[in-house]
Amino acid sequence: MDISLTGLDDVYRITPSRFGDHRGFFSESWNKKTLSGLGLDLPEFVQDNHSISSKVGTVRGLHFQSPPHAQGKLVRCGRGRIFDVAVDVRRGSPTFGQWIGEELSFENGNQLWIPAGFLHGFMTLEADSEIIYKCTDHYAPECDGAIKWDSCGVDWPLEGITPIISDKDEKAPTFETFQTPFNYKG
Ligand SMILES: Cc1cn([C@H]2C[C@H](O)[C@@H](COP(=O)(O)OP(=O)(O)O[C@H]3O[C@H](C)C(=O)[C@H](O)[C@H]3O)O2)c(=O)[nH]c1=O
Repeated sequence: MDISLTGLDDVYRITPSRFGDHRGFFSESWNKKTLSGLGLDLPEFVQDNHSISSKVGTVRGLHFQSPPHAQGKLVRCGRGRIFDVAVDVRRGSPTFGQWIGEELSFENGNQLWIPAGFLHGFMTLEADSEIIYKCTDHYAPECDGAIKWDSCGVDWPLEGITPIISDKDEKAPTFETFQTPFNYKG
C-alpha cells in the first residue's frame, strides 16, 4: 500500500497493493493498521457509500455535510473510470478555494482520502462507473450541502460532453455565495 501527496495538503492518494495470479488479483482495499504504519491515521469510518452512474459525463457534486456531521471520505472506483474532485473550503487554509482532480479507476486502483472541510464530487469518464467510499460520519440530510459543480473553477474533462446532473445539483448555490462552515485547523 502506497501513500502519495496530491496538489492539496491533507488530501492523499492511496494505492493498495494487488497480488495477482492466474485467477486475477487480491487487494486489501482498506487496512487501518497498514495506513497507520505509513503515518496516515484516519478517523473512524461509520458508513460505506456506493453509487453507479450509467452514462459518461455524469457529474455528482460538489457536495459536503456541515458540522456537526461533516464527513471525511476515502474514495475508490470499483468499476470504470472517474475524475474525482476535492475543493478546499476551510476558512483560513493556505489552499482555500483550490481544487484537485484525480483519475480513479478499476485499472489504477487509486483512492483519495478527502478530509472533512473539502467539497467532493466526480465526473464519470466511462459508462457504468462505480464509486465506493467510506465516510467518517453518518448521512445527515439536515447537514447536506452542495455547491454548483461549475462555479469553483474546476477544469472538468468534458471535451464537448453534455454533463448529466441531478436537479438538486443544477440548482445548487455558487461558490461565490458560499459561507463555509469549516475552519482550517493547521
Ligand atoms: C449521500 C446519501 C444519499 N442518500 C439518499 C438521498 C437520496 O434519496 C439518494 C441520492 O442522493 P444524492 O442525489 O445526494 O446522491 P449523490 O448525488 O450521489 O450524492 C453524493 O455525491 C457525492 C459524490 C458525495 O460525495 C456525497 O457522498 C453525496 O452527496 O440517496 C442516502 O440515503 N444516504 C447518503 O449518505
